[in-house]
Amino acid sequence: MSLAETKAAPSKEIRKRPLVVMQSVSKVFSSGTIALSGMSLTVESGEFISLLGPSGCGKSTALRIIAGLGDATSGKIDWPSSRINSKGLPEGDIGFVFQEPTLMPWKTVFGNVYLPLKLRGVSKAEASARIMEVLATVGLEEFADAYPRELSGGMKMRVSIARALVTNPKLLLMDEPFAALDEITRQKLNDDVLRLWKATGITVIFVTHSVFESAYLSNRIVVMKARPGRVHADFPLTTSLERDSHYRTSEEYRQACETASRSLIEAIGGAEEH
Ligand SMILES: Nc1ncnc2c1ncn2[C@@H]1O[C@H](COP(=O)(O)OP(=O)(O)OP(=O)(O)O)[C@@H](O)[C@H]1O
Repeated sequence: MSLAETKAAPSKEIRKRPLVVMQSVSKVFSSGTIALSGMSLTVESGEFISLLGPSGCGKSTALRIIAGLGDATSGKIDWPSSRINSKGLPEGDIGFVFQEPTLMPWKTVFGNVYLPLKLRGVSKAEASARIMEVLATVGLEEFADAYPRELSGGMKMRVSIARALVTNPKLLLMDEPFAALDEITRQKLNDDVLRLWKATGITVIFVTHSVFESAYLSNRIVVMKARPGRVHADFPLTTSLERDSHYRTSEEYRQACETASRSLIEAIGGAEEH
């Protein structure tokens, strides 16, 4: 397995099927909170989607339902281009990165990244090359024997990303992964995620509160609205520029931030009318 594995490009006549389709998904918690109401979203392979929205609009709930970590009250999730396993999830796995790195403090970096493979019954010896490969892609190959307490916040988050990628998933779900990090570390990790996305062709759904982060990273922004959680706007973000430090100071980036910001303000304004 290689992170840089590329799939043969489909012929132009064959219409690519979406990776995941949320069809009118609603979620009502036992407390009565309507976290999501009729959310529909079609995710194409290779997209980098940001779910942007105010606190409580159901971003995490949507991500958790896609990952099979929670059930929808109604509606359904389809995986049109994947074989489905007995849990109703696509074969080939989904990588999930939480807001906290959620590492086991008693395990080394290597041991933490090994966990998803261990759970699949892969021996340490068999897993070793893959673990070192994925650690290299996040710049941590020198830290395989370190313990989480020896790492900075950004490094811990890189371990968490490596753990999510070790099974070579088609879909990477990231729930506000960099919200707790300082701005410089956050920018570095944004660049790392973009590099991984480009190198692997993986599909990413990235939850964030940050207009700037969503405008920097994504090629599509889905803005959500609260009470009840639903899609407010869904627009592509295309640029001919490389997303790097020059992009951050470009007019295109400024315009992308303005578009996302205006949409978010509308979404919040709409929520406040209730
Ligand atoms: N397990 C739960 N039980 C009851 N209510 C819940 C539960 N999880 C989330 N909620 C409620 O559902 C709504 C949506 O929550 P969710 O965490 O999905 O929003 P969010 O957009 O990710 O928010 P944030 O950006 O603050 O993380 C909120 O009102 C929240 O309080």
